[in-house]
Amino acid sequence: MSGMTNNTGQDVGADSPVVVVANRLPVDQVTDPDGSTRWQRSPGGLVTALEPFVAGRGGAWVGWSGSAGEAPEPFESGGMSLIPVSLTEDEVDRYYEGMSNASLWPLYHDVVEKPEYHRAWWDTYVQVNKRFADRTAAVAAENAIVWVHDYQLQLVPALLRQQRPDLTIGFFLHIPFPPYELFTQLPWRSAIVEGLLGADLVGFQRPAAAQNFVQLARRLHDLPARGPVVEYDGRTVAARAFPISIDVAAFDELARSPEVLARAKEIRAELGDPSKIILGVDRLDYTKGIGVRLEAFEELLEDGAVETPDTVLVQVATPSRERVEHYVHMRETIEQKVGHINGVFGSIAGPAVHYFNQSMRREELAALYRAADVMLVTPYRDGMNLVAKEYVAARGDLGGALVLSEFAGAAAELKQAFLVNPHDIAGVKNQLLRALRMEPAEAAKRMRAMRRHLAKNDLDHWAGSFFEALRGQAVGQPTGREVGRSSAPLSMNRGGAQG
Ligand SMILES: O=P(O)(O)OC[C@H]1O[C@@H](O)[C@H](O)[C@@H](O)[C@@H]1O
Repeated sequence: MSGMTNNTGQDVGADSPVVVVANRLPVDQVTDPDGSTRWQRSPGGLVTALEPFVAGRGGAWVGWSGSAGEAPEPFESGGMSLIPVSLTEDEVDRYYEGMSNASLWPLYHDVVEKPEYHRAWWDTYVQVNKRFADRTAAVAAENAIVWVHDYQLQLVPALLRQQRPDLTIGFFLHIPFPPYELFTQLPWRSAIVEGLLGADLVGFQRPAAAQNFVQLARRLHDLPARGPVVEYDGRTVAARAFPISIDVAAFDELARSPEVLARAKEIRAELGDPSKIILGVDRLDYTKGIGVRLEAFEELLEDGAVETPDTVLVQVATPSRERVEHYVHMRETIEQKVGHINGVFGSIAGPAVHYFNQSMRREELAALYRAADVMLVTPYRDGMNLVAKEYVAARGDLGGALVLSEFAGAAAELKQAFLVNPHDIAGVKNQLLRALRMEPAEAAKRMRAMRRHLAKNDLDHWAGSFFEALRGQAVGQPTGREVGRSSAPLSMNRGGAQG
């Protein structure tokens, strides 16, 4: 376990007892006005969740810096050793934009858009997964715990186990996992399942996803399974649900701060003091159903059920994966629709839809949540949807109402939301109207129940219960893991027919 020596001769990350492996590092490179660059902690929840388990224990995080070209030297940040993995322009094209985001992403999200399958993308996916596994093998201490994340790195568990049978390996999929009938479209389906079977514990957002995985292992590989546990290569692999959450207390506190409350008031005034504000906050992604809510809002305006400027819609659509064709196309469609609605229903006083294709600071988002009367979350399919949880966490005043797609993982927990089927526009309109017209006492009752659930099921609970289950699963596995070393050959380089 040699670690990674940087150019100052330090052995960064050597013998790390805990290693997180994710496509992205927990930091972003930012350029200051004077042209100098520095690393800044990423805003994402994953960093918040995992930092306490990695930092302070001499832990490491293996990930991509977000730009193509040579990887920066390993460095220390926030008490963690960060081990950057390089990606060439071609690899960004084929592994990240291609295989991850134009094949796996749409396939795992119910083929909302048609996935594309290209052998060259797959070959690069294998190559990059090997690189992540090699980096991890080099920094993990003997018997370390390694936690691999998400669809970009599904081969890493098996590749890592081949090199390092001593490790305890967990994997968590942040997005949905499709049923047998959809998954088996994938020409490399066997290799992906084998990749995941390299882990001791495979975590999903929902129990149904874990069941899909066990069923695939049984039907594709003819493996024996007892409930959620699959027997493979002399080991047992458990598949279970661990619904991810947010730092509820921190978000609640932020949303109660005098600055955020003042800003919420200001936002209302700047919007022209409408009596109702409807809000959407999403990454600009075709899975999020942004078009559905624009459609529903437009029809309600046409029907005269709501009127501008009395009711306005604010839609924040954070730029994402802008070089992937599906995303370019959907952005054009959404922006055309916003333009059309505003052309017909806007006035000199202001537009009907306030649309922002930009990222917003956490403070500004908290103020928007606080100002919004109705939060509209309408994905066609979503692993969890943390925006819905942020909205609930922000409403310590027990105000506001949540309209939530039943196809978001969050719907299994936030049962007091107004649940909708995003494919049913009439139903979305109906629920949106109900939410807009709800009595404050009823709103408070629903919000209180959802907040009670979240208070117990926060981010810390998620990460803590995964680590606990992972340690538990490792006990009783063959010691030394010699079995895994001679692992059955992986079908990663095999073509479609065998898969
Ligand atoms: O990393 P990207 O492509 O910008 O997307 C943002 C995130 O989107 C999430 O939904 C994925 O589960 C993450 O893995 C991903 O990091």
